This record gives sequence, C-alpha cells and structure tokens, in this order.
Amino acid sequence: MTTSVKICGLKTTDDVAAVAAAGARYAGLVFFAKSPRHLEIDQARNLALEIPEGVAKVALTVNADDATLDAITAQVPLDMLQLHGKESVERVQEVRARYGLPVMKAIGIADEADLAQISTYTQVADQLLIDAKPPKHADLPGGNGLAFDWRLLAGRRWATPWMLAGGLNPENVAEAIHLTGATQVDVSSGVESAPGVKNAKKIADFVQAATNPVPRF
Ligand SMILES: O=C(O)c1ccccc1N[C@@H]1O[C@H](COP(=O)(O)O)[C@@H](O)[C@H]1O
Repeated sequence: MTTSVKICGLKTTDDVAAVAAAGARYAGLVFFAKSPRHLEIDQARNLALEIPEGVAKVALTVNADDATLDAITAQVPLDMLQLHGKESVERVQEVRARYGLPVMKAIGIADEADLAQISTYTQVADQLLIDAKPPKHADLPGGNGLAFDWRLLAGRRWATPWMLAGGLNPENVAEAIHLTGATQVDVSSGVESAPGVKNAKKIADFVQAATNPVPRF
C-alpha cells in the first residue's frame, strides 16, 4: 500500500505547485496567529483555489470557536478540518455536525500513558493525527519539528485512519513508517528552509522517501 502524504503550512502558490508536483495527497493551511505558517482568511481562500483536485485541502485550527470556524468554512473551500488543540470529544462531535466536513483530531504523544487518548477519539473523529506532544511552554501545539519515540506505536492498530506527524523529514520518514506501520504521514518544519518557508526540493524528497520507504538503517 502506498503512503499518503500531507504537507502542512503552505503559504505561497509555489508551495502549492511543489506539493502537487510531488504527489502529496493533502495540503494543510494553518489558522493560528502564533504560527509562522499562519494565513489570514483571504490569503487562505486564494491559495485554496489554486490547489488542484485530488489534493485534499485541510484547515488546521487550534481550539477555534464557532465564529472562527464559521468565517473560515464560509470563505475557504475545504475538504477537512484538523483540530490541533485541546478540543474535547464533545467538541469534535459538534464541529463534525456543524460543518459537515471530515474532522481530523490531533493527539500529542510523549510516552505510553498518552496512547489512551487515541482510543478516546477513535469513535468521533474521521481521522487521527498522532503527533509529538509539545514541550510544556511551547508557543505552538505542533509544527515544532519534534519527534516522539515511534516504537510506542509499533504493532498498534486502530480502526480509524491515522497519520503520523512530529519531527518527520526526508531523512527519517522511511524509518518512521517502518517502525510505526503508518500509511499516512504529515510534515511541516521538516520540509522548510526556515520557519514558515517551504522548500520544493525537500517536499519532493519527502514524498519520494515516504512513498518508496526503503529502510536505510
Ligand atoms: O505547523 C504549525 O505551525 C502548527 C501550528 C499549530 C499546531 C500545529 C501545527 N502543525 C502541525 O504539526 C505537525 C507536526 O509538525 P512538524 O512536522 O513537527 O513541524 C504538522 O504536520 C502540522 O500538522
């Protein structure tokens, strides 16, 4: 089975072109003011209109209220909502019902105890994003380029589709897939030249490494 790739934090039409040319399946647009990848709604709309069919447009929000999600979903053509904050099970259900879009819930993992969170959301989310838990005082709840111990996921399976994220890059993604059995992977800082600046070569290398994961270790 080939691996599906999500490239998160696109900001320019060149980023869109690089993602499409590389063959990624999902493109992430970030709505979180503290992030170097943050987009205003009109910027996001213009960018989303450039994303070709076949690449799913995912809006990433963090603890967003209805007014924020109303504004985003009214103006930006989207295929999925990614909830990357502390949204409860009930909030995930509400968002799914209110917007009629598939919801991907991010879950931060630092150690084995955090894995219980995954089962909590399997019944309510359409997809799960298994990411590294951010450091305690981090500005961003994700997009920090930090990995967790992938061996924690070895041999585990969930009925709900899931993506692996956190500190992935073209050099380590094959090993991450090998250790976790992930069939979908998500990356942001690992395909950048500087925070918020995507690099077309790194995007192409990442997709290549993820979709042809010949272990190099
Ligand atoms: O990318 C961001 O700026 C961001 C901001 C707030 C929450 C989540 C964010 N990114 C998500 O985190 C994963 C992992 O990022 P990285 O590859 O470790 O940099 C990323 O794929 C986004 O889904």
